[in-house]
Amino acid sequence: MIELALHHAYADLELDLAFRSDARTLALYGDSGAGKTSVLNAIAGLLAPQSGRIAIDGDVLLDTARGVAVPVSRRRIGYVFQDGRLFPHLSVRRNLLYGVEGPHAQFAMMVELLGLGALLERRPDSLSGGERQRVAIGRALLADPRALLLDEPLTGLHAQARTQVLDHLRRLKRELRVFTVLVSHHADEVAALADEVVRIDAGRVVRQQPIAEFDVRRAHAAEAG
Ligand SMILES: Nc1ncnc2c1ncn2[C@@H]1O[C@H](COP(=O)(O)OP(=O)(O)OP(=O)(O)O)[C@@H](O)[C@H]1O
Repeated sequence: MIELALHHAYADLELDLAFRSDARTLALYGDSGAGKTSVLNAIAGLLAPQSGRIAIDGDVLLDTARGVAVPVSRRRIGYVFQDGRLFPHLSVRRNLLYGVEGPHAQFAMMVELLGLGALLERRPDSLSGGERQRVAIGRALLADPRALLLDEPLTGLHAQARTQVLDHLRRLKRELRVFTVLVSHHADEVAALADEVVRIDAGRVVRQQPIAEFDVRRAHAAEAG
């Protein structure tokens, strides 16, 4: 369960939003510039909001009123950025195990779930965009996070890679049951992955609804024009 309230004024945008959710996969959906990435950054501890409170499963990560701000390194948040951000000089295997201490029981399972077996000795620059994203997702999950944050994980991939990564994400959701926050401005991704949708517009929550009530066709039409 996530409880989040935050206020932060940038020069061009004032974020002022609050939501709570029991969803396993929660989508933050909205146009570019709405403030979605800022919410992820606040959860990860990369943005220190002017005021706010964030708790996941009852563990308080931030509570400005009480002077609580758990450091990034102790938040146990897995963050997958749009561009993967792998270490270019390390093999896929070493990227996956970066920051993992000792033998990792989940390694073989993660390699299998993400279809990475044939790629382990390759370097990131020899991988396709979809393969890089799969490695980034595996690396984030192997650190045993309390939450997985996915920021537009399919943007920039061509159609076939998108479908593949999406299939892997759905499989992970079924098998691992890790609490996930997905940022997307694509209604079809939201519909394929999320259990609940928080619609953000200009720094505010304008709607929160279970996925069954999310009207993909209407959202698509709005995206198109
Ligand atoms: N570091 C910053 N300094 C100043 N303003 C910022 C900063 N980060 C974000 N903003 C402001 O907040 C707005 C929302 O940014 P954010 O990345 O959170 O939105 P988003 O919904 O994730 O959009 P996108 O999908 O384009 O990444 C930006 O357009 C900008 O006005």
